Amino acid sequence: MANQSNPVKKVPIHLQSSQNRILIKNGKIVNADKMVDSDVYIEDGIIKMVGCNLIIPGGTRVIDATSMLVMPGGIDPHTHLELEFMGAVSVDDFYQGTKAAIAGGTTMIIDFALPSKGESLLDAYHKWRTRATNKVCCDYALHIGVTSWSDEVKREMEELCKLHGVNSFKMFMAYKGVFMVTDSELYNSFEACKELGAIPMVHAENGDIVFENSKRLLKSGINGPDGHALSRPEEVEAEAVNRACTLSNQVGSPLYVVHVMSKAAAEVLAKHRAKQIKQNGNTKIYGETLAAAVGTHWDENKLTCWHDAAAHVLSPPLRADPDTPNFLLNMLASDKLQTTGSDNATFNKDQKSLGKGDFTKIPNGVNGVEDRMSVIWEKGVVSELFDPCRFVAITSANAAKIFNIFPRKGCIDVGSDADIVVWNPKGKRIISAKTHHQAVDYNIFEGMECHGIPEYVLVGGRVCVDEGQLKVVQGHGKYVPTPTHSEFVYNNEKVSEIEVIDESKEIKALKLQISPPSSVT
Ligand SMILES: C[C@@H](CNC(N)=O)C(=O)O
Ligand SMILES: [Zn+2]
Ligand SMILES: [Zn+2]
Ligand SMILES: [Zn+2]
Repeated sequence: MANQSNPVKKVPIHLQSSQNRILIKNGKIVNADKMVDSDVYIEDGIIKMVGCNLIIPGGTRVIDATSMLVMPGGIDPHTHLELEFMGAVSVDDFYQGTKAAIAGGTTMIIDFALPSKGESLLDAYHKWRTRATNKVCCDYALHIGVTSWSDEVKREMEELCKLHGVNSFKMFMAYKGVFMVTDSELYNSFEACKELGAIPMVHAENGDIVFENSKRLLKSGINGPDGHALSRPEEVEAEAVNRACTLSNQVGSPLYVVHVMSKAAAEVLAKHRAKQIKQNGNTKIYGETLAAAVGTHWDENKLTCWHDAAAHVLSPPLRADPDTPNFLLNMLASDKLQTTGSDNATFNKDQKSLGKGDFTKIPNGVNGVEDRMSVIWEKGVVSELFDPCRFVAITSANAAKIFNIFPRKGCIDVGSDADIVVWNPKGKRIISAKTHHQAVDYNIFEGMECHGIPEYVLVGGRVCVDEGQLKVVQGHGKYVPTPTHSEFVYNNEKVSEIEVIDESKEIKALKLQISPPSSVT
């Protein structure tokens, strides 16, 4: 404790470590809504000033961002680090997965705590928290899986929302016997989400059709990785998207469809969004696609050996239609899809080999957490399908808005976290498993030349990519609670409810003024 004899020694401000005071100068700030030439001053992990000719304290580190873009760090709303699934554990853990994320310009992930059928949601939540704590290099949040239904599940959902900063729950319409739930269970979980102000998310494939198709394919002797996509063609995904949208519309809940992988599914989702907009002037249905779906497709000519093909197995599958990537990119450009994730669930060759002779046993999942930003920049901005502002919206801001952490995250503005990527549009790199920072021994974007690379990445104000050099700190990341009742998602509903209540109050007040109570009939 300080006292007269030994007053608290404050390090003079100009001698304090400059690590926590940074000025990013001469860059172009890109937010989802606009771009502006301006400087950014950061102190203690928070953006303190945005503007030109800023007066800053001595000892501030200056990063020259001339001819570079200063953007919100990517938010990957869909990862599976250290996931036990189909007899294997995904090899990118919370350390290496977040290290790779930062290397690619992503500064926050939202992972999925998936209870096995009948397991407590709270136990799953605590298990994931334990795995992530002290390992993550960047901030993270959690979606929780609902893999069965009961009053206890509903009670746990409420506790997770009210006490543990969860606002999103994923229900699976596929993986029969593992994660899959029935339509009534979907209906009940959507209703619970609506009551809690939470976001229901779905894996949309018809799991019964997949199950029966797989049996038939295996019986006919088709057991290689190509059988995976044959068991779940586009209409099997589109049917489930239609069913999920109908259920959410009936319940009156929001809906977030994860990993939309096909033209057919994207069209169905867009149709339901348009119908809600026509009816209510707005929609609460959101669609996500993946870096994998816009960066590549199921190309028999390239998938020459069993391993190459098995490495591309995820669900819903990559589609054989070569127009799929561009179609989905245009859906992103026109706001028919809102976010992009990686769905990073990585399994090495020996793990994928669990499915040799039976494609239903190939652990599902691909990489993407490191390369998502570059792939979407290359396929969307460099190919001029959308501008840098839209890039920020679909890689960061929209996910922050939907999961209610905007503008703390997903924004370059005073008061926002200093999760920032200084993007060099002239930079170039070739994606390869030989050079990536992920643990997995395969990269589905192998050989892709990407224009646009992260020159600097600040994570909570700490420079973790410095002139292209990776300098992450294990345990630097924190758990970010995601509050319920996201304005972006629920505000229309709330506004209309408030209007109705206020209106009735106003009308009553007016009536009382006009005619004193005795004559009110
Ligand atoms: C469980 C996880 C596995 N990854 C995948 N999409 O194949 C998912 O379905 O999202
Ligand atoms: Zn899924
Ligand atoms: Zn091979
Ligand atoms: Zn997933």
